[in-house]
Amino acid sequence: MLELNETLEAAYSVARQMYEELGIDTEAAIHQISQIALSLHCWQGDDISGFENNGEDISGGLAITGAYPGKASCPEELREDIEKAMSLIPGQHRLNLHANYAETGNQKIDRNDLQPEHFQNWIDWAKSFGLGLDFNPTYFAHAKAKDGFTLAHPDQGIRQFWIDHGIACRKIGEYMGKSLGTPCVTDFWIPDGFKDTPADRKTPRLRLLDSLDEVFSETIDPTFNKDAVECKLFGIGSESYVVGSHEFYLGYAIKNQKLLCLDSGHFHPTESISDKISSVLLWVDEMLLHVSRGVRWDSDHVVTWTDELQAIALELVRGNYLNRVHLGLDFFDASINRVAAWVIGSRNLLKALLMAFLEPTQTLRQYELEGDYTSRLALMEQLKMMPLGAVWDYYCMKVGVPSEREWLNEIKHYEQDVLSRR
Ligand SMILES: C[C@H](O)[C@H](O)[C@@H](O)C(=O)CO
Ligand SMILES: [Mn+2]
Repeated sequence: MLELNETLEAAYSVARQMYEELGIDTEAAIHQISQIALSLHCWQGDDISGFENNGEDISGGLAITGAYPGKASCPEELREDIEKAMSLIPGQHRLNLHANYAETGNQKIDRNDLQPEHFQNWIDWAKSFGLGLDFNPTYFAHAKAKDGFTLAHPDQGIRQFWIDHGIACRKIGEYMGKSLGTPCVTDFWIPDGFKDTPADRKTPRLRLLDSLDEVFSETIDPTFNKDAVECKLFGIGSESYVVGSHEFYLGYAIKNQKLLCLDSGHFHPTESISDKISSVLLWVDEMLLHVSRGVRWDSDHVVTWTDELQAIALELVRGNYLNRVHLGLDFFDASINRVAAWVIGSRNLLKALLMAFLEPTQTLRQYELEGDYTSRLALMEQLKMMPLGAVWDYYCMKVGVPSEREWLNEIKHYEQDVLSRR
């Protein structure tokens, strides 16, 4: 009987030959995938609870379902879980933090007063693992966001509070970028919108425009901090109108050369963000993706091996966009082991990118150019049966990360030894 590693090597050797016949170098693809850094969202680990303990519901139209035991309830536990997840995901990745994960000790610091020092523990921890950090102001789960409006709020005082939060967060992002030597992407998503048909669609958008201009009025060196703006079609409680729609932010990002963030769950269910990338990148230098999976709505299910996931990866690789697109994950499932959720979603995105690196794109393009759509379709279908899994497992083995059939055992042990004791 072969040892597991011998089986993986043997399978890889066959896979390598099969890809070689299509003109694809699997070693080159493995090198390419090893260079990809995903930004893991901290909020999968604790259902976006954060550490403010302000007693506020999540709000903002976000909903978390499930009560799987073992949820992280302090920064130390969350970091421990992230370390575990990262040990099961091949490659060197990043962490995406929300502002409500500040550590303010015994002090009550409101969001408009947050300072870089409130994230020093995260920064020190990230440094010790060689991780980059990304950041998000938190425009929900707060008394001043209860009525569903923040930066577009009709009340000037409330608006100012949220403007100050945005300003504070950009400075925190800048500090993170400086401290860690890699730019921090600070993503602005706000929930503002109406449940029912508005009488005035215009004024809230004018207010949002003014607020954003104030938030972004200070120039920050993009070596340290890059601003992203995230659009959305609807949320729970903002079904009829979202101030920060796609058109709003597309225009804003182009005019102000901000990163546009496209979240897979933020469009009509039949609309796909994979088709938007090549258009958006004609007009802005960089983008942020929130790779997620909506089931019938923006439900933020764990990313699985869907057609859309594969289409996103293919677009990024075919268009040579990976140096212009930041890859974030955005899902939160409290009905399954939360660490496993990170691992499943992240590994799927990486697998999809590996699949894209293993595509004979030039051949497909040539068929297309010649009008030979039959050959294009036939090859696309043939590729679906190629031994991608063997290349993936071999890559995992090479970098010392458990293969597909092994990683879940690690999670089960972790659940028994750590999560179940919380
Ligand atoms: C928690 C995140 O900021 C949030 O998911 C946001 O990115 C979003 O997608 C809201 O629907
Ligand atoms: Mn998102």
